[in-house]
Amino acid sequence: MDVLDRLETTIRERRGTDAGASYVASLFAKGRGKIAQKLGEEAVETVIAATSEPEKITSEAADLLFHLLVLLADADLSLDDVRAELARREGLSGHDEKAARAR
Ligand SMILES: N=c1c2ncn([C@@H]3O[C@H](COP(=O)(O)OP(=O)(O)OP(=O)(O)O)[C@@H](O)[C@H]3O)c2ncn1[C@@H]1O[C@H](COP(=O)(O)O)[C@@H](O)[C@H]1O
Repeated sequence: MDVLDRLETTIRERRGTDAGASYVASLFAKGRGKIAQKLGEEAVETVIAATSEPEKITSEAADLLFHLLVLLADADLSLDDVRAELARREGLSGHDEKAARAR
């Protein structure tokens, strides 16, 4: 199991647990809007790092992936769902993918 899979398992186990004892549980308790807001903030922080603080890109990307995993779990989706979508796109050019989505 790689670290993303282990983290996904930990995040799922936090659903319905004590929000006072866990950051992940506190995010679930605050709801989808707050989780989405945090994901957006981490995306912006990653963009800022990319453009002006490249030494922080790895750390900000980790925050971004972590919050994305929380959002996926809240939506009852998993990394495997995302893997399947990326696998479906394999071999398609970016232009083909855009055209397939427009149909
Ligand atoms: N990978 C992470 C991880 N990355 C970032 N963060 C938290 O994400 C938050 C983001 O920082 P911010 O300053 O933006 O947020 P904040 O000010 O604390 O929160 P807000 O008031 O803005 O909502 C920080 O509190 C970080 O500690 C994480 N919290 C948890 N994990 C993993 O999740 C597991 C479960 O965590 P708990 O649910 O806390 O047990 C941990 O063992 C870790 O493996």
